Amino acid sequence: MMPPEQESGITTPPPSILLSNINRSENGSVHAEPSCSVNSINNVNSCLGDEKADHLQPSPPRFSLFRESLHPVTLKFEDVTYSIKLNTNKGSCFTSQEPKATKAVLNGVSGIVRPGELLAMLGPSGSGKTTLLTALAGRLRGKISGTISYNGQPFASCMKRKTGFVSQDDVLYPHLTVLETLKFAALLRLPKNLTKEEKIEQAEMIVVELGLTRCRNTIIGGPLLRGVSGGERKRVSIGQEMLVNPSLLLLDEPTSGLDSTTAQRIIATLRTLARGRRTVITTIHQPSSRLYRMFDKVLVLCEGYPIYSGHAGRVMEYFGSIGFVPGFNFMNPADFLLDLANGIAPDMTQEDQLEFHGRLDHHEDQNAIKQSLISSYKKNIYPSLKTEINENYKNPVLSTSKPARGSEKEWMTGWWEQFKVLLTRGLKERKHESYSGLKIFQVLSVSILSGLLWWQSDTSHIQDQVGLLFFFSIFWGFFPLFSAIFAFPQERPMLIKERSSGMYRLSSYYFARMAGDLPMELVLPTVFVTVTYWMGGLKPSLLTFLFTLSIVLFNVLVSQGLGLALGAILMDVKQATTLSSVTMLVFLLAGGYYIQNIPNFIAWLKYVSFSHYCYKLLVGVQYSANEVYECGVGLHCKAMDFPAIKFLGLDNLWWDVAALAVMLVGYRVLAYVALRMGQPH
Ligand SMILES: Nc1ncnc2c1ncn2[C@@H]1O[C@H](COP(=O)(O)OP(=O)(O)OP(=O)(O)O)[C@@H](O)[C@H]1O
Repeated sequence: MMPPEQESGITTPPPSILLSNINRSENGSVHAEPSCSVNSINNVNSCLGDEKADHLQPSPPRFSLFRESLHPVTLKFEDVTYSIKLNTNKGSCFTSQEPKATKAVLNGVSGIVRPGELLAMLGPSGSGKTTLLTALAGRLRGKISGTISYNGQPFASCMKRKTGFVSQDDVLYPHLTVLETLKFAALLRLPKNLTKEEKIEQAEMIVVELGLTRCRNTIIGGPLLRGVSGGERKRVSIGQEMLVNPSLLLLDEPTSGLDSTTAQRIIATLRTLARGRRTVITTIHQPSSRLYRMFDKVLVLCEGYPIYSGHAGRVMEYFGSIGFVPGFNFMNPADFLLDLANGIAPDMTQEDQLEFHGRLDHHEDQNAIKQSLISSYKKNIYPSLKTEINENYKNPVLSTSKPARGSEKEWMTGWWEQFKVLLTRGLKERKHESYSGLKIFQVLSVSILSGLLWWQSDTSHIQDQVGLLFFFSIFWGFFPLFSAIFAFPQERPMLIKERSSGMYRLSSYYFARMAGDLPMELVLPTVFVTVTYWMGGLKPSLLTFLFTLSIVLFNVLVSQGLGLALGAILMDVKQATTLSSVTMLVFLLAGGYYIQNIPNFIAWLKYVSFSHYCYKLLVGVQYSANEVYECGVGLHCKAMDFPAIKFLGLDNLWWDVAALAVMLVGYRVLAYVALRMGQPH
């Protein structure tokens, strides 16, 4: 057989470009070693299956960046079936009592892919390719029946880090550059016994190997932000997976939207990756015949049913044997297969096909063809495939077992390292958002305007002063709340992707996110309070000012916590915004400023309002017990007797501090729990 490069006519990196799992030996030299082994033969993980022998081989003497996969994985799947419950009542206020309809997305799909092979999944849109790919990557939620085994074992947590998964939509941070994206991935995904410099070096090598040198310092970009091209973005996604030298690489339509040359380059790279003893599976929509020739195996799906699963080169022979022969010479096998999967007879001429597509009554003919192909598969392909799948493995394992969760020992990097990298990455990615001129303008303009409105108000206008303090509590309740609700819903795709690859702990991500948001969350209210406090003529005492500032910052943190919790629970910005506005409106009304005679049955509302506690504390530090105000011409009354203040009851302010502290911790714990419950595994 010709080497792949010669066959495809394309020069691609040699198989050896691919990174291996890397560890440092005791004498300090760096060498490749299996990631699942926990560095001991005795600890060989069950997921290695028939790789045990591989472990027993001595590690290479020196680290070589360019080497083959050390853990070949044979992927076998048999009779994979998956159904979804259709949610027909979505958006309706009333739920129907009728049982939910189910839709079969996959129906008895089988196949086998060995190390060194590149399998392409073909089929019309909606035929179930993505669903099958996700199931094979161990990421499909719900009940899958059938068998999926990796070297004879079910999907386990160590398999997570041996699997690379490139989704159809590239989930990347838009403001990071190509190099930064790969660098952060390397810092999180490569083992802790490599130094930071060595990890960065790996990322730089990937940049070179994937031909991204020209755009290494260009930002990734997004829908409204110009960045690298679609092909370059796809290569960055592939590069992120290549960093860990996956034994199993799955890609969902890596060539969609790309020109044919770029598409060919990507498929050629995948084939080269496969030749490095990797198992590579890709879905693809419309491959050209040049691309098709690079596949070793194909799996053709038709409405979730397989109609072919086997060697790519034998497709025409097989379909010819069951009576489907192309109507004209030199037909692209992929076009031929897609026509068949759509129920279009291949023996038609192009003119016939045009006429066929124009007719409305062709559905029955199409269904008959599809049924015939499905039954031919069951009769001719399935029996031998089943025998092949069950060879060597006497006890295939049910794939429906829950994937095991990563244990402490299995993380590539320590908690603190993960926290530091995630914090740095978050600060880089969100600096445009956090330090946005618009946000600064918004806060500055409101602070100056309120300073002017309350300009040097004194105790003779105590009602106005109290109003300013209430405004502090409400403005700094709304603002952080509405900023925080976006945090988790926006980051969800990235979190799912990275956590599915076992990149970091949820707690390190969570604390990094909290810490990253802090500077700007605290700087803006500090500026606001400083400007408005002194312009508004509040008590000219540094201590009172510092107390006021601390209370506002405390309130900001509580409000931010509530926003994070609502975002994490609902994971939907629209719903979270609606709920937040209702909540803040309730807090505004029940806060104790607007209404003082609230009926008893609803008066409890103020106790759940953090704005109420904040307002009470602000008033409490502003007016001391012997403070007086001008209550009439030449008359002075005690501030504590002013109705709005008296009503608040400022006897024991420590209770209010305690209530805020409970909320501060409680909302954040709630956000974490909600986030943890929403995690895939
Ligand atoms: N969670 C879901 N809810 C509703 N329908 C779903 C869900 N998951 C899959 N489906 C349906 O299952 C079928 C298969 O979807 P899948 O995305 O696997 O197809 P595909 O072959 O990858 O399509 P495409 O090539 O267009 O990406 C589709 O009809 C899709 O609408």
